[in-house]
Amino acid sequence: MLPDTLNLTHNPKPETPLSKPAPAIAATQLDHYFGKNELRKQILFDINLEIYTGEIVIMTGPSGSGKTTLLTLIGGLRSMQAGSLKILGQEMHKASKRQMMQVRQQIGYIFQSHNLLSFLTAKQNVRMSLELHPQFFNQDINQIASDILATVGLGDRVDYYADSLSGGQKQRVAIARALASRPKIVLADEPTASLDKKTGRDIVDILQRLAKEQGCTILLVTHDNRILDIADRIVQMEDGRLIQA
Ligand SMILES: Nc1ncnc2c1ncn2[C@@H]1O[C@H](COP(=O)(O)OP(=O)(O)OP(=O)(O)O)[C@@H](O)[C@H]1O
Repeated sequence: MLPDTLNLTHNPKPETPLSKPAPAIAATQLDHYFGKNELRKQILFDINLEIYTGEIVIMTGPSGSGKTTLLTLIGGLRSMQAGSLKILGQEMHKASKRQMMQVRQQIGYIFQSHNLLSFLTAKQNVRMSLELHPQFFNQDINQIASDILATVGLGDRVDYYADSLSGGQKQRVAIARALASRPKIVLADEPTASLDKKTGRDIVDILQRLAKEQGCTILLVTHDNRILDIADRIVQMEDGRLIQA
């Protein structure tokens, strides 16, 4: 009898093993510095992070630990200095302005200060983001903007000026604006700050629902412990280093 370890039968194996899909966001040994010469200070240290398509990841951590710096690098709003950062397959280190812009077009941004234009209506604010995307040139962007505003519960406010909306309503417009063009990635920095508990909850529930419907990847920075449950994964930043929770 042959020993068990000797397998002489032909056992065809797939030529290439089943591989994981490429992550939407992949940072490897990423460092970042602010300041020049003797004022140069390292802010991010050896960041390694992979976020897969459809994942909702929350990043927490003390004030000043580097969360916003990392978020703006991932968003292509700041140039990479050291390490590798691939966003939707595009290497951001040494990327050209055009390449960075192409990446930015596939990202929706939601910031604490919603950055709405107060002299435009809710619909006009959402329309503006669609006007930047060539794939919407031949589409009825008024209708698309109205539809997404209805989805975030503002169907009766589409023609209200941003100025006349409450904080929670403005934040809903900001979500509608970020998601209207169906971005592959949404980056949100403290989207519930300055909102009361219920409004904050409503905002993240809307964000979660729309993201799952659209299959987009979300990276959300927050200090708000009340919304941690929407995350598939929580990562923590401390003194410029990432600790996976
Ligand atoms: N443009 C800049 N020039 C110099 N230092 C900066 C700059 N932006 C941020 N910093 C410093 O980098 C560090 C990280 O800041 P960052 O805003 O990324 O932290 P954070 O974790 O997002 O903080 P918070 O939770 O308070 O928003 C801080 O020490 C901050 O002072």
